[in-house]
Amino acid sequence: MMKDAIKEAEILSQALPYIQKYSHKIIVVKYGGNAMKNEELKHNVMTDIVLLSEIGIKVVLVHGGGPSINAMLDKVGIKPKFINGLRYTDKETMDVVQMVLAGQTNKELVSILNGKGAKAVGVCGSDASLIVAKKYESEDDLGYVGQVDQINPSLIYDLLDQHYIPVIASVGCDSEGNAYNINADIAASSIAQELGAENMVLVSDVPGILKDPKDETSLYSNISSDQIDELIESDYISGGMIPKVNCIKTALAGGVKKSCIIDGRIPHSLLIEILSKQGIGTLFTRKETL
Ligand SMILES: Nc1ncnc2c1ncn2[C@@H]1O[C@H](COP(=O)(O)OP(=O)(O)O)[C@@H](O)[C@H]1O
Ligand SMILES: CC(=O)N[C@@H](CCC(=O)OP(=O)(O)O)C(=O)O
Repeated sequence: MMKDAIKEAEILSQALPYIQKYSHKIIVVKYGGNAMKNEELKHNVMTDIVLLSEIGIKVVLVHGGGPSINAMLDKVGIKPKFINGLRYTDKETMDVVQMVLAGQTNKELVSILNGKGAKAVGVCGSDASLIVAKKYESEDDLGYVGQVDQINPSLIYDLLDQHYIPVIASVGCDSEGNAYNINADIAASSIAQELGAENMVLVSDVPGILKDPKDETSLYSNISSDQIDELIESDYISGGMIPKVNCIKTALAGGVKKSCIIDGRIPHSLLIEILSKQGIGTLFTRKETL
């Protein structure tokens, strides 16, 4: 009995250097829709976020919700279409995206966090012009898919100063009030750069970057920024992993200290990444820091 208690206390005390490292620092956590499918794990991820926030880490939560958008589109008879991991978004789809991300998903995460004793505030990029968006520039016309034109972070700083956890849905709008659908990884990356985040953690439903996506043991533990281009050009990155890796590259180039992709299906993967020596998933670092 006493032995167990000592072991637990030892584990807690081993977290001390990491608590000191991250205390008062900003961490951007991007929580993807694929890792939200299981209710129990969703609660675990939210518990970890509350814990990190309670020990003085400034956690900014940016969330996706692709599978929930698909489910709602299915209900209204719209077939989802993706081009290079981004959803083709016509006007009707945009209405659904805004409803699901800024409404359903955002408010659900906020209420889970608050139910665990946190003070979470849900916003989307349109609130206080946090994310000023413009039409996404690409060869293919993606409709109302947006790219980030500007981040106005003052709302986030105000919330963090008051010990609130900002929970951000990746919908932004332009100065004329047109709403845009922004991939949540891209939104997280822009926000992390603007805030100079210590770490940008992408919580997904895979162990990290896999050399063979069918083999969960083929994990890359470390990737340095100079290897990312090669990775993007390789055949084994597809679908939602394409914007993810691109936005990690931009984040590191834009001043974010490090970034990682972790598996939201593993209980407390967020705590393992932030508060332990071994870390988890695929860690991306700037070349000079490796
Ligand atoms: N090399 C790879 N390693 C791991 N996952 C990959 C790889 N290539 C493609 N993927 C896919 O990327 C998905 C994660 O991206 P995405 O669907 O956008 O998730 P999220 O909702 O977490 O943002 C995984 O579920 C996996 O199917
Ligand atoms: C342009 C674009 O693709 N937007 C995404 C926004 C949500 C998202 O990114 O959700 P995940 O993190 O769960 O993938 C979409 O419509 O699905």
